[in-house]
Amino acid sequence: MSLQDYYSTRSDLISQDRARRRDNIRLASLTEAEKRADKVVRDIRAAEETSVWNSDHESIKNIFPGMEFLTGSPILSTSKEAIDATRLFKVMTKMPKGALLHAHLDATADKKFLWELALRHPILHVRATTPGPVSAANISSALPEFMPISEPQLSGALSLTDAGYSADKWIPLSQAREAFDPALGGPAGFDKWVLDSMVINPAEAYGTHNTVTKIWQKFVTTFRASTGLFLYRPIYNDYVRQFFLESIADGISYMEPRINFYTKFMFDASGEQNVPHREWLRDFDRIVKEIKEELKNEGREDEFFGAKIIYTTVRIITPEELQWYTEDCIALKQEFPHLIAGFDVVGDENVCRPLTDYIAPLLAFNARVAELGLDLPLLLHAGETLTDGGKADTNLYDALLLGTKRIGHGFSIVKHPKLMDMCREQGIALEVCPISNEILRLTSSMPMHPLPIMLNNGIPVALSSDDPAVFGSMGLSYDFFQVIVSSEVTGLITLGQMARDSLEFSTLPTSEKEEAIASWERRWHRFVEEVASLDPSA
Ligand SMILES: O=c1[nH]cnc2c1ncn2[C@@H]1O[C@H](CO)[C@@H](O)[C@H]1O
Repeated sequence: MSLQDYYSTRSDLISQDRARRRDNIRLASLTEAEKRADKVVRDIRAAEETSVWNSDHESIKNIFPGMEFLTGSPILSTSKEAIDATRLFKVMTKMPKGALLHAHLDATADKKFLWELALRHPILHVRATTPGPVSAANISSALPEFMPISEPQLSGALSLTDAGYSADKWIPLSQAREAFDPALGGPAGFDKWVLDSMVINPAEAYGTHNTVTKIWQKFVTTFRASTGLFLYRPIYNDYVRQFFLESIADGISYMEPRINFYTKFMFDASGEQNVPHREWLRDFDRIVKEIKEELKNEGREDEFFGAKIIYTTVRIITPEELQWYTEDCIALKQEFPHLIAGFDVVGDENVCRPLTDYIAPLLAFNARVAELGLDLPLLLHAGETLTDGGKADTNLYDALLLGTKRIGHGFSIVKHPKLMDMCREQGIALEVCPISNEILRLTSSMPMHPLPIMLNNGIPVALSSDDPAVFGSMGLSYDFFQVIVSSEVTGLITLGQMARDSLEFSTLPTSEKEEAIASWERRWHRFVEEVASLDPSA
């Protein structure tokens, strides 16, 4: 074989190997600006691979592109801070991301923002889950919980750290904060304790809780700590608004957040727990409209197409209880057809009930939806696991048999060639959450993530952030960054394909989808021109 023949056969083999990829068509018809922009990004990435990620500094060990997102070291306080300082990340922040299709609303807006909001509401009370006072010995495992209470509480103790504090006694938040034991840092120590309880810290992810099972034990407590704040209507309103503004600022133009409707009533401004789900939707709807109007007035209507809600409850309930939620979801869809995107059940798949427990109510849901002629698909989590054949892994069979329109995570689908074929052939997109998967210990770092297998098998992928407020990965830029630095095949064009696919596989009705995609294409071409004009060596 001549060298020329060898290299031609070699390039044919590579093309065949990549023949199923969805970015092929885009790659085959690149504009000049796209070619230049792709090259600029590859050059910046290559330069930073040495200048940022391959430091010879003695105190830094194991630094590499796509490394653990929360990792710290003596001179690099976190991987995230190193990412913030890169040119590649700045490019990512400017990229139009399309839709955010997988995020749990109560874990989306910045926790510091949430905490600042909380401190403005004197009605809020706090308690600790410890049997007695919070102390140096138990503070790392003690959880704060919050509730708006209008009647002054006489707990007998001034603060959570008083010797007389006993379990579950509510104390006004500002008082508890001011009187927090100076030995534990006083008010600043209180703030730190609360904020640490609502996020995952590197020492937990990579040390004390370094398995899927253990990190989930910590993860669920972050929701337990924040839920009393999130479910207070005035905070919920400001929070939802902040989620939109932060997302739009990061280039996300449409969102389908999941809202957890497990709790049936939210607390109203006066502390009564009487706000039904339909009011949560009305608030959400009003805020979407207000922001659209504001952006329109600024000539920025291309930046935001609105948002819909994926109705969720948690996989701890009985099949009978699930029926209440499916009926609630259908009633809400009938009242707010433009607001409800679909239905899902959430929670740690390795621990919670498998989908097989819910087949009857979910089949009944599908039948009722069809009978009523509603556009209300299942959008199920499945395969968020390391198991091979465990209940979380086999949830993938049920999600597909139940007709899920997309799969939340689908991390373990790469073990199932037939299921990957089904996704490709039927256009079932995966909502892939890279940083979530790494922090929740499904992958040690990004280069081990199965995303390239999914892409090479031609499955549509929408990159998603899952719980960015818990992971400190606000917006989508960090997830896009971790993906692009962890593959030599993936460049700007592959990211563009995933961004476009996030709109393509959203639940927007056809005409709105076309409009959203056309607007995304306009922004994409402006972005590409800008990147193409950068000097990679500057
Ligand atoms: O990655 C995930 N997989 C499954 N469930 C999740 C994930 N992230 C958050 N939640 C669940 O969503 C609810 C809050 O809205 C919580 O129940 C949390 O456990």
